[in-house]
Amino acid sequence: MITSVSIDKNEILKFYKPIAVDTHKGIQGHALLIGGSYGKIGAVCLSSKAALKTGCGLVTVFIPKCGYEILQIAIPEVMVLTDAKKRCISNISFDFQPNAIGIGPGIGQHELTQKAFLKFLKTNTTPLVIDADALNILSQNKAWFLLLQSGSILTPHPKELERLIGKWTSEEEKFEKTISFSLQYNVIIVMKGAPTHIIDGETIYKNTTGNPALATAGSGDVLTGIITSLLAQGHEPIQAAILGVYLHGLTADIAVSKTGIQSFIASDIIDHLGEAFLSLE
Ligand SMILES: NC(=O)C1=CN([C@@H]2O[C@H](COP(=O)(O)OP(=O)(O)OC[C@H]3O[C@@H](n4cnc5c(N)ncnc54)[C@H](O)[C@@H]3O)[C@@H](O)[C@H]2O)[C@@H](O)CC1
Ligand SMILES: Nc1ncnc2c1ncn2[C@@H]1O[C@H](COP(=O)(O)OP(=O)(O)O)[C@@H](O)[C@H]1O
Ligand SMILES: [Mg+2]
Repeated sequence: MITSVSIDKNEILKFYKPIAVDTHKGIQGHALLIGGSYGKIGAVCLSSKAALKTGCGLVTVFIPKCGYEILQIAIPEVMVLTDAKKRCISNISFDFQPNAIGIGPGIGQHELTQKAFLKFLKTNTTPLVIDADALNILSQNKAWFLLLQSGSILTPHPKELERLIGKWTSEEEKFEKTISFSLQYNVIIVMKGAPTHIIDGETIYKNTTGNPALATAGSGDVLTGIITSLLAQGHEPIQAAILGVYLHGLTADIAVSKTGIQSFIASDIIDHLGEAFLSLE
């Protein structure tokens, strides 16, 4: 039976917990963001900065070599691991245990990256957020759906969703197909849009924050960082998805009276995360 839930402040406060006074960076969650390719390193800059500003203690990125200095200079708080290749990711390896991984922003769809992603999917057991070109790679290799670890969070925009589940002819059919996908592979699907809906099996969560200011490059890359950070901090996947989508939209609602719709950019989401969190205290 389908259940519908509206994501508002009351719903968030059912599980939202402020940060403990005696916490430290070692127990505050370590997020790993994997992505970037030549010309799209900015996507990982946005995701990783958003992850830090959402409260996890440590953030590491895994990027192609060409992004090393860009990342280190743009966000000195983030640690950087690089692939052997300059322009794209060809083999994902890291020597620590992250608490959550976000993969896809700016990663591209190079054949070598596709192989690296397959190898990663076969071995990964860490809670996972899959976005952007990682979703597009999955859509090109539908047999890999079976490798999706249960509880993974997929964050498609409408075009990425269509590539994953096929075309729909009505809103009703879109929801039916997305619910079937969620049930079949036991994954959470964040159907990004205006508004965003989160599908967890037969439960549909409808977000109540956000506005057209979010229709700007990198806005989804930021969301991936936010959700990955919340997962790394120990939230259940569905809570990370709900809280992440809510906070992401709230930043735009808070900022828009200052920036206007037109001048709001993805970095403004990151800059207003603090005020969004404060509104929950
Ligand atoms: N600064 C950067 O490095 C940026 C990198 N990006 C990366 O660029 C890669 C390509 O992502 P894109 O999403 O741009 O390209 P895609 O080709 O995946 O999606 C773009 C297509 O989807 C359609 N679309 C998008 N949102 C839609 C909506 N709400 N309703 C209907 N159609 C919609 C567009 O009209 C277009 O046809 C990704 O890896 C992404 O992470 C982008 O996020 C932009 C910023
Ligand atoms: N008109 C809108 N109203 C509310 N939210 C929007 C609107 N347009 C876009 N968004 C949000 O902005 C984000 C866009 O994500 P995405 O398309 O992946 O961007 P990118 O790939 O450039 O980072 C999603 O979270 C989406 O819900
Ligand atoms: Mg995107």
